[in-house]
Amino acid sequence: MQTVQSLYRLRGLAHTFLLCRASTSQALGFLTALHVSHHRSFSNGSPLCAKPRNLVKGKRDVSEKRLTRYFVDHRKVRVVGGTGGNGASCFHSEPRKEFGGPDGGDGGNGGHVILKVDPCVKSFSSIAPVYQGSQGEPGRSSNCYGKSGENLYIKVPVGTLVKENGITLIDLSKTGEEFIAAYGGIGGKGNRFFLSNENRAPVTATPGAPGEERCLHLELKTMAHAGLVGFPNAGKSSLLRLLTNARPAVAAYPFTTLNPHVGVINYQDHEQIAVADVPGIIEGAHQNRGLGLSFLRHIERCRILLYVLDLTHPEPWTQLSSLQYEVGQFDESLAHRPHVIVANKLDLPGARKTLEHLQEKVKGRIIAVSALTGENTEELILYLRELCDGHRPEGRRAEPYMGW
Ligand SMILES: Nc1nc2c(ncn2[C@@H]2O[C@H](COP(=O)(O)OP(=O)(O)OP(=O)(O)O)[C@@H](O)[C@H]2O)c(=O)[nH]1
Ligand SMILES: [Mg+2]
Repeated sequence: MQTVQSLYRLRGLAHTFLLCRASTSQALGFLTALHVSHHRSFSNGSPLCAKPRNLVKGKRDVSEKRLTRYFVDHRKVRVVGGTGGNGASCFHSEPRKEFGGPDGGDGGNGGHVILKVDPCVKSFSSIAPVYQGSQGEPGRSSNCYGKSGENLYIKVPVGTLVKENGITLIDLSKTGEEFIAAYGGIGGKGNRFFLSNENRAPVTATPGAPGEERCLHLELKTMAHAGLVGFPNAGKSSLLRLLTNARPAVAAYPFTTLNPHVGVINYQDHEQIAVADVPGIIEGAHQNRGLGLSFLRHIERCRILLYVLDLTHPEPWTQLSSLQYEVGQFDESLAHRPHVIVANKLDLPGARKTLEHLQEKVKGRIIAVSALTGENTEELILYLRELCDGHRPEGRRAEPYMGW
């Protein structure tokens, strides 16, 4: 009987894992998360996540292939404001009122084309190449003014840079922020407008002005507080999965991650730290080796960098200097950002020995973790908060992350 019961229990467990679509390593991560959250419930007053991570239901793994198809972080767009409506030229006509005078109304103004930040929009994939604002209606007789064209809103993600001829016009970094990309044309004047003592019967009416036309370049720079930088396979995505509710793909081959992923660490005092995972960097990336360095623009705004090193590598300190060199080639200021070294894969044999060597060779804070077992991730979470608090304008709380 007991055997039957335990068989049922096992089948239940297997079913749960199937539902979670977990592979063996994910299953281990799942168990680890259970362990971590259990541990956390005892860490009284700890600022760690209130919500157990890795157990977010209904959030599926992101298919990198699909994401690559839909993730567009550059877009050229032509925006044309709506043309103003023409002014009308007509005269009042009524029985027994022969010379009623001019009564042509003005045309309505053309609609603007406006860029608006929407946190639900993740990339420029749904942005069309051309946007034309709606036209203003023409003026009519009896001094009727034409209706102005409706404004056309283009939804863009948080962190959109709008450039024109290489010059940045605006950085749309706040939810709901708006930018008038192209003004609509002014409506034409009706002949009533030209009535004067000198000219009691003007026939002149002006046409509506054409809308402004611009060719803009939209560029997306992901908004996050901390960025994960490392060689391929170092375990950046595994770390992001463990620390946050993001679900980037994890696999044992290099360049699994092809697009930026952002996850959020929720602290018990409602502080949030957004962490961005980007593709791996290899030596010579500045010469376009591997996936190049252009994706680093997604961590350009990060206040803190997390250099993720692989402790199974015989000399992880060389990995670190290569990473810092490559990052510096992309942007000198990025190389001098506050950072922490995350030595990953502590659970693997020989990792502790390599860690000792790493500690001897490298100055600065090194936090050794295992993204697979969750070992020591608490220290990383707390230190990340410390760093974030230390690099924030005095007395200011972190702005809540609005980019998901
Ligand atoms: N044993 C062990 N394996 C790990 C650990 N962290 C990651 N891995 C494994 O290392 C492999 C690569 O992990 P990823 O998280 O995809 O690495 P990545 O840095 O995101 O790689 P790219 O996306 O290719 O740049 C996967 O097979 C993980 O299961 C760890 O702490 N311990
Ligand atoms: Mg990855």
